[in-house]
Amino acid sequence: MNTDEKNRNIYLVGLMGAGKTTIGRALAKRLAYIFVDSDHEIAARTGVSLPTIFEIEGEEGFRKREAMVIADLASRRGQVVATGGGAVLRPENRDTLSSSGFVIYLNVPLQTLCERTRHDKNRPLLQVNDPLQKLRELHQQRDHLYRSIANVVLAGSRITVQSVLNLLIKEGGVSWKR
Ligand SMILES: Nc1ncnc2c1ncn2[C@@H]1O[C@H](COP(=O)(O)OP(=O)(O)O)[C@@H](O)[C@H]1O
Ligand SMILES: O=C(O)C1=C[C@@H](OP(=O)(O)O)[C@@H](O)[C@H](O)C1
Ligand SMILES: [Mg+2]
Repeated sequence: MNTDEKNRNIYLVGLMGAGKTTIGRALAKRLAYIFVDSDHEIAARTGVSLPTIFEIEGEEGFRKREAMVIADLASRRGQVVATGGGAVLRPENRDTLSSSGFVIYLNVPLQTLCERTRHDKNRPLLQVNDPLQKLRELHQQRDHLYRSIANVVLAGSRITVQSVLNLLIKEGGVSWKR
């Protein structure tokens, strides 16, 4: 990774419940980077919750908003960005993410994802009879997309901020001189 690339953004990708928001916020604090969550940004711009956007505009409407937010965020630097789990679905988002920063794929076992998201009503795609089966399908559809843009893949049910930091330093994904 050359010098120009060094203080670009750090993006977290992966399925719902992988810890993108939680790890991203803590990571930004440790690095003194700005933290942005693309879902929070969409909610802030629209003034309504994600379930309401899904209800009114459908998933397609949400994906359009998500693409606009990702394009805007990518034009700035020095941020840790927690993306939504489906951000990788659009090819233009994949191009934007991989060309504007260092991408970390948090690959967490499906059973863990299911346990972590079980009581949360804010994820419209998981409000189904069998959320584990839904997560299985999403993993099948998306795993290769996450991998296609990931600079590093972290796997397991016990990913910590420290393990992400260690990997970032090892792989040259972060510059201490900002
Ligand atoms: N590394 C982790 N270890 C244990 N629990 C976690 C971890 N990361 C996230 N969680 C928990 O899992 C839930 C979902 O995390 P979240 O950060 O919202 O995931 P995502 O943004 O990837 O959907 C939260 O309740 C959070 O506290
Ligand atoms: O995987 C997905 O398609 C989605 C993931 C969610 O974000 P998290 O991955 O942060 O839960 C949110 O963007 C929306 O509910 C759709
Ligand atoms: Mg999140």
